[in-house]
Amino acid sequence: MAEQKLSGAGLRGQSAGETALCTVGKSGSGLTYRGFDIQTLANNARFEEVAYLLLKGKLPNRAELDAYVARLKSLRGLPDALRAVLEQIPADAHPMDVMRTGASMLGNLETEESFDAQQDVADRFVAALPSIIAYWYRFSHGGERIETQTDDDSTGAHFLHLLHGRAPSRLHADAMNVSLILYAEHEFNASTFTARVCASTLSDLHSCVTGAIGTLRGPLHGGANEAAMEMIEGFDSPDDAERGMLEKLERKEKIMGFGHAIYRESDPRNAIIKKWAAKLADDVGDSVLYPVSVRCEEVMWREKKLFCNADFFHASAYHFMDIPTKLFTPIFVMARVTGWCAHVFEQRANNRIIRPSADYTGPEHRDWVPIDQRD
Ligand SMILES: CC(=O)SCCNC(=O)CCNC(=O)[C@H](O)C(C)(C)COP(=O)(O)OP(=O)(O)OC[C@H]1O[C@@H](n2cnc3c(N)ncnc32)[C@H](O)[C@@H]1OP(=O)(O)O
Ligand SMILES: O=C([O-])CC(=O)C(=O)O
Repeated sequence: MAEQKLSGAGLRGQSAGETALCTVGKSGSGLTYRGFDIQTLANNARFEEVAYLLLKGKLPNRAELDAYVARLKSLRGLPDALRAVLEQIPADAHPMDVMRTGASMLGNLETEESFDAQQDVADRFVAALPSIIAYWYRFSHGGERIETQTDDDSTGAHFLHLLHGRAPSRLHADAMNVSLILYAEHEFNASTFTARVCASTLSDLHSCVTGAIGTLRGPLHGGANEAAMEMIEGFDSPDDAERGMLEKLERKEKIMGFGHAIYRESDPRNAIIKKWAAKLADDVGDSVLYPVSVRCEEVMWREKKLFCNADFFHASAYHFMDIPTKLFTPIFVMARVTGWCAHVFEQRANNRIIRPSADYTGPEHRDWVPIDQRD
């Protein structure tokens, strides 16, 4: 058989399949979901509309969206057994581990018995993941057993409501709406590819999502927004940030929140979330964190031609909404679960098990040495 030799560490630049969900670095501002430009979606859509678009294949009309929002609202409650599990997880656990356990436990309680149920399982994930993380957070940090069934009209407002114990301001609800849209989908990124590999074995949707959560957790992927926050809050002025960044570059450290595997000059999500971070900075009267972030962006571009990815200005934006840093990546999960599930549906609809080959670099044939004769 003729061998097709591909190169590129990390499978970079190699097509690993087809998708009708998303383009990255190709047309429009550089990111499209089912043909709609990210800028258009961020300006006009509700996150639930985008979820519908990704999961059900078309934009909903008014009646369909109303019914979908009502359905998601009705799915926000958590079963007793899941709450009991969440109560066992210590306060110092990483919230991404809580998300992973929550997704997996849901799979024990509400197992996907047939692929015919996949839309229901996906809707349940979209509705329940914010409840899972907020329930654990409020119980482990304050001993409160909160009611997760709220009447908020949006997923973002619902999450902020549960987290802070009060309905969010319009500004915060709108910022969260945009954030969830920006994070919803991104073609064959590492976590989505994990979900597709899992789906290709004909596994269940809970397993696909649980694996994807574990992949998103790392600082080279979703975890970068938390790492970026830890870095910027260590600087007390733009000049301090400039000094600190130059030192990090001198030490050849990776700076989280910068660079991208596909985009070469900018991440279209950055300009959008940066504007929201500026609005939120204004709202809280910030005069440090936002200017520090802007200086970091300038230094990285000037010194390395590296640009902010979606994660960098999300850090300050979330901070201004009083969201604890360790909950940043779980918010990414609440959004990306729509993309993950849509990719699983796509994989299932045209499946072949994903099983690439490897270039062997180990020893040639060796003779067996009985155990007593070994060095
Ligand atoms: C929502 C998201 O998941 S977006 C990604 C979030 N991740 C981060 O922000 C982590 C920081 N960034 C990175 O580690 C990388 O840019 C990644 C993982 C996103 C992409 O990795 P790659 O595709 O391997 O990056 P790429 O090939 O463009 O790197 C080119 C060079 O720039 C360097 N570089 C890339 N990003 C950074 C960075 N953030 N800081 C310092 N140097 C960097 C690389 O080390 C590489 O240098 P080398 O050739 O000397 O090894
Ligand atoms: O596409 C990637 O490699 C990472 C990314 O930006 C995302 O998943 O949103």
